[in-house]
Amino acid sequence: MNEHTDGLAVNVNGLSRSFRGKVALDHVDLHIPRGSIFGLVGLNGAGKTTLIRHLIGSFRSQTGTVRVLGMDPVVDCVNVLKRVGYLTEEDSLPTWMRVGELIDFARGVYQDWDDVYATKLLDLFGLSRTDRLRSLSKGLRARAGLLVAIAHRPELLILDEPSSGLDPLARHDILEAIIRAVSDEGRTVLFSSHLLDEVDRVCDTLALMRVGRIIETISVDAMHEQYHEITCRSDSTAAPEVSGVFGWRGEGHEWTGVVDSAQTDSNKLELPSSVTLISQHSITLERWFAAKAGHERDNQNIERSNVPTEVADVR
Ligand SMILES: Nc1ncnc2c1ncn2[C@@H]1O[C@H](COP(=O)(O)OP(=O)(O)OP(=O)(O)O)[C@@H](O)[C@H]1O
Repeated sequence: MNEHTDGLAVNVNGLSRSFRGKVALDHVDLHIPRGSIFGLVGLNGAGKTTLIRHLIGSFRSQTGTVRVLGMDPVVDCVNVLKRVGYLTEEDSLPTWMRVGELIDFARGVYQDWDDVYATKLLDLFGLSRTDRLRSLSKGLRARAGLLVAIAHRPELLILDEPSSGLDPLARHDILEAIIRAVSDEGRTVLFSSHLLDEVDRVCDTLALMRVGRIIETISVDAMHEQYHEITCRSDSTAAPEVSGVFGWRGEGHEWTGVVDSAQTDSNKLELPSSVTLISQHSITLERWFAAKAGHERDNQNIERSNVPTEVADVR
C-alpha cells in the first residue's frame, strides 16, 4: 500500500533542515489523514512555513522523506501543484494584473479549473474581473489569492497564515466557510495560523511546533477532553507544585494551572494540603498553547547532533 492509498494526504517522516547551521526543522514527522482539517500552530520561528515549503516542493529535504498525495513534491512538482491549492501570508500576487487576467492565467495552469465556481467566488468575495490587483486593499488581494488557490478544487488546500490580510468578518464568513466546504467534499486542509480561536473552531486536529519540532499532535476534541484548567489558593506565594499540572499563572496566593489528566493517577488530582481547589473549568486552545509552549521550553533538551548543518539547498 502506498501513501496515496493509505489515507494520508501528507506523510512526512524524519524531516530535518538547517539554514547555515541553524536548525529550522528537527526530525519532524507529520501525518495528515485525507479529509481532515489540520491546524499547524507554533510560536514565531517555530518552523511552520519551512515545513509547508517542503510540502509544495520549494525546499528539498536534507534528511527524511516528504510525500504529498503520495508523491515527492520536488521530483513530481508539477503533478503535486496541480492537485494542491496554496495560499501564503506573503502578498505575492502579480500586482500588474487585473483580477480577470489572474483568473485566466490560473485557468491555463490548472486543468481542473472550475469556471462556474470561480465566478461564484468572485461574487462571494466582492471582487470584479476588472479590478487591478495593485489597487486592491491587502485584504481584497488576499481574497483574490484564496480564489486562485481553491477554484481548481484541490485535493489538498494549504493555507499558510491566510488570515493575516483578512478582516474578522472575512475570516469568519469567507475563510472558515471555504475551509468547511473543502472538507465537506472530502478534501484536506492544512492550515497554519496564530489565531488560535479560529484553529479551535475550524480544525479537527492540530500539531504544535516549537523550535523546529512537533511537540504534540492531538485532535481538538481530545485536547479539550484531556486538559482542563484549575484555579487554586495556595498558602505560599510561589506557584504550587502539583503532579500533572503545568503552566501555572497567577500572583500572590491565587494560581491557575493546566491539568493533563493523562498525567494524573486515575484522573484524580492530588493537591498538597497547602493548596485548595477553588474551581475547575474547560480550557481554551490559547491557554493550552501558552502552557504547553512554556512547559516545553522549561523541559526542552534538544538533541541536535544528528541534524545536518550545511547551507540550505533552496530550490
Ligand atoms: N530561507 C531561509 N534562510 C535562512 N533562515 C531561514 C529561512 N527560512 C526560514 N529560516 C529560519 O528558520 C526558522 C523557522 O522559520 P519559519 O519561517 O519556518 O517559522 P514560522 O513558524 O513559519 O514563523 P512565523 O510564525 O513567524 O511565520 C527561523 O529561525 C527562520 O529564521
